[in-house]
Amino acid sequence: MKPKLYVVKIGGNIIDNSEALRSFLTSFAALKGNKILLHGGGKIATQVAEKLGIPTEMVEGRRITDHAMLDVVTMVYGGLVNKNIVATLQSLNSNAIGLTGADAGLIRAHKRPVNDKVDPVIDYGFVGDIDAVNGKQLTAFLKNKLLPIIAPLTFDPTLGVMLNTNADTMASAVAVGLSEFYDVNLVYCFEKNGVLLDADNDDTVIPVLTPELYATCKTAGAIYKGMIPKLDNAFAALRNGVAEVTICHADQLGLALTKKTAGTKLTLG
Ligand SMILES: Nc1ncnc2c1ncn2[C@@H]1O[C@H](COP(=O)(O)OP(=O)(O)O)[C@@H](O)[C@H]1O
Ligand SMILES: CC(=O)N[C@@H](CCC(=O)OP(=O)(O)O)C(=O)O
Repeated sequence: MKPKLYVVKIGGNIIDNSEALRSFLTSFAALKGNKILLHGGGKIATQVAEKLGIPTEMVEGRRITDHAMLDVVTMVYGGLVNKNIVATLQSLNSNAIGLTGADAGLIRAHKRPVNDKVDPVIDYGFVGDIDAVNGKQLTAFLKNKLLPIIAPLTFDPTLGVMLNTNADTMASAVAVGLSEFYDVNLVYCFEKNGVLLDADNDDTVIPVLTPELYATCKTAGAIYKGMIPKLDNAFAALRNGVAEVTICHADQLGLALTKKTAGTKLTLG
């Protein structure tokens, strides 16, 4: 039997709130066993870019990343956000090591090609589509009792440049890449109680979500915006060898993993 591994992703709305982040990191530090954390930070990148006079443009939930924006996201995700999380975890006696996809060649990607099949043409700039996750290297960190904290940055090994990659996609790819070695439980933590029937009412958690129910909710407009790519990534993980996927509130991390009542569990039906 393969050992168990938790791959946890924490979203931008929690990262933007220092109290909520500390509380989440305290639960994460208390989680026993092998674990990896992937973080976002999109909200902070937008705020820092604005201070620098760099406008933010998002297309289908993805940031258009020109040279100036690449500098911002590299500084914000790989520096500010990543190191604050590492420092907090170290203060909680967790031996965290902060990484991007470039460090130790962990997550290779290529620059997303310009889409000229649409009008107007979409050029995401320095946005990376993942080609490979170095599961052996990540496993080596875990075996050495280091706790990997991964920023949403990949790199292109041919061009030698950093690339901006959505944190939900990173979490799904890392979970899939490690499912060869571990029985992986992928957990998406954010600021709501799970996938909701009514996105404005935290009492309407869908306890078990199948692809069929997802399609119905999407058509009805009950699941929209950032939740759509999150669920596409989450179902892709299940289809590609990840044992379990949960979507829950950042406060419910411990609960969602021990009880069946917290958050939304995904199933292929
Ligand atoms: N049915 C739904 N249940 C919960 N959230 C939903 C739903 N439909 C849309 N959303 C939106 O999706 C957002 C989460 O996606 P996103 O902002 O990308 O997450 P993250 O903060 O983890 O990066 C929620 O803040 C909410 O506004
Ligand atoms: C290409 C792309 O869009 N990358 C994301 C990476 C950060 C992220 O995903 O952060 P959250 O999880 O907080 O949304 C961005 O720059 O917003």
